Amino acid sequence: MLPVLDLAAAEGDPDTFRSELLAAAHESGFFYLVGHGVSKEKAEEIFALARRFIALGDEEKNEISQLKSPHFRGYSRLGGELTNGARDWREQIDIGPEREPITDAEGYWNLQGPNLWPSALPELEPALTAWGQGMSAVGLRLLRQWALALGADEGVFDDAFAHHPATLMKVVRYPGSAENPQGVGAHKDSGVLTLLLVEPGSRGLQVELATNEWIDVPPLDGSFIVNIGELLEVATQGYLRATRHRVLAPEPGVDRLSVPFFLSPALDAVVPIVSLPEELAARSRGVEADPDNPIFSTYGENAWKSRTRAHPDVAQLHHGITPA
Ligand SMILES: O=C(O)CCC(=O)C(=O)O
Ligand SMILES: [Fe+2]
Repeated sequence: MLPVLDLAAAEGDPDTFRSELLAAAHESGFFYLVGHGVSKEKAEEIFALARRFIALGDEEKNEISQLKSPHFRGYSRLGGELTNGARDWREQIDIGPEREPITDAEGYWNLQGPNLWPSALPELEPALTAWGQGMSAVGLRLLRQWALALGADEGVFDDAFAHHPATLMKVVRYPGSAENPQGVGAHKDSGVLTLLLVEPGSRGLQVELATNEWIDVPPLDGSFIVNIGELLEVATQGYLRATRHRVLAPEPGVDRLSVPFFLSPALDAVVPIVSLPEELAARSRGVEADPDNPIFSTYGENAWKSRTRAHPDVAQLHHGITPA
């Protein structure tokens, strides 16, 4: 089982918390987080709203189809997303910061713009906006603990990560499928860190602890599943590990519901490289060099890579590009 970390303990016994945080993020890159202060009722409210959205008809969902958004926001249908060029069997809404689009934007600046919200479920916008603010606060608390644990100033990531963050949030459902086993294909997350809320009882998440060695990660009541994104791997020269993970489609008749929150910096933020104490630097693995997945240190470039690859239909329709 993955380690369980208690964020509340960071106040009482910070040294122990930080060494556990460092170990978890170095060794598996994934852990459960409890003591985060987000109530069970809030999580239940989000799942109840997610279920109401899922129950809407195709027409009501497609009112906010991602094909209508040059900014890669809104609803994508089952099979509407690719990972490693293969179809993911999940339906989802993508939500980012609510901002004005940029006129004549180039490249990754196209990611900035408004969200699409379903008129059939007006409660969704305020609830998810508040949820995102709560998740940002938890994520930033964790980042400060990492900064201290890495021997840096508490605020080392704040300049890069705290201003105009281009966070991404999803509400995702994986229906049971006998035909397509790929809920979402194996990938690393492109941002800084991910806080994943999973509906109790939902199975299917797997994490690659060593090459081709996948373990099941079931939800743990009251916890978030936290994992490192590519930018923290870059910032620490691979000391902290962005671990590949995937979701297997549940068996027919059951489904999986999840709400991932990806903490990410401003689009033009360049990730600071933390100068690590000698004993940690000696154990850094370097940033993984994968010719199929270049990692960029400017967040926007990394996000543009992953968004255009995941939604080539949107990339083609609105931007006339065919992603590599
Ligand atoms: O839905 C999940 O449990 C994981 C989703 C995920 O890994 C992702 O969207 O990046
Ligand atoms: Fe992921």
